[in-house]
Amino acid sequence: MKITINHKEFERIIDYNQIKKRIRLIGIQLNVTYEKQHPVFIGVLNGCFMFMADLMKQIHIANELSFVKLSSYDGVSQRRQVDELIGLDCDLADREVVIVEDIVDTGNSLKHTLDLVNAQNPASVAVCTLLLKPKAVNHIFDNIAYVGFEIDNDFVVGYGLDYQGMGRTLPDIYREVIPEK
Ligand SMILES: O=P(O)(O)OC[C@H]1O[C@H](OP(=O)(O)OP(=O)(O)O)[C@H](O)[C@@H]1O
Ligand code: HPA
Repeated sequence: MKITINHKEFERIIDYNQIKKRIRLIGIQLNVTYEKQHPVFIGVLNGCFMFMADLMKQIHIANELSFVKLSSYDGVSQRRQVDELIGLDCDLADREVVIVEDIVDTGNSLKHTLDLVNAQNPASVAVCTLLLKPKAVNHIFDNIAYVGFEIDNDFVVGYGLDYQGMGRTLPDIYREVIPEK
């Protein structure tokens, strides 16, 4: 299925049923790993809002959650700087922390979030991302423990992810179709 957003064409690559199934499995893993603990889930806004909402419905252990809001992208072109629009508002010292991202692309946002979190001396930090672009990541991360789907280096929209502010509320995920020359 194809859609057009602001004159750009996208084709569906992952439907919401697949996303829900994957989230159920990740939820089981998290419930087991943190069974006797009390983790803090830190969502990275805006993109994580749908994933965080669906994921947290699968978490049945004691937990707390909070959000940071970062901005690093303008349309499909990457800006160098990661802007922190809303910072951390909780004390993470000695806490088990799970960072929740919609996508790890270059990894710049995740690096920024990890620096913020690690500055508070948590007991542990794990990363849970719905999407990972292994071919695009610019950093070495050793704690991306939960990945929904590994995808190619295509620009994607839907399920929280936007193109020029549009497409975030689509339940499925679409990738950009590059027109043939
Ligand atoms: O790995 P990276 O290359 O840093 O890209 C990943 C980040 O980019 C997007 O956020 P964005 O900064 O576009 O803000 P948004 O969540 O408000 O869309 C996405 O939600 C991730 O947080
Ligand atoms: O592929 C993407 N789509 C939307 N937002 C993003 N932020 C990083 N990568 C992407």
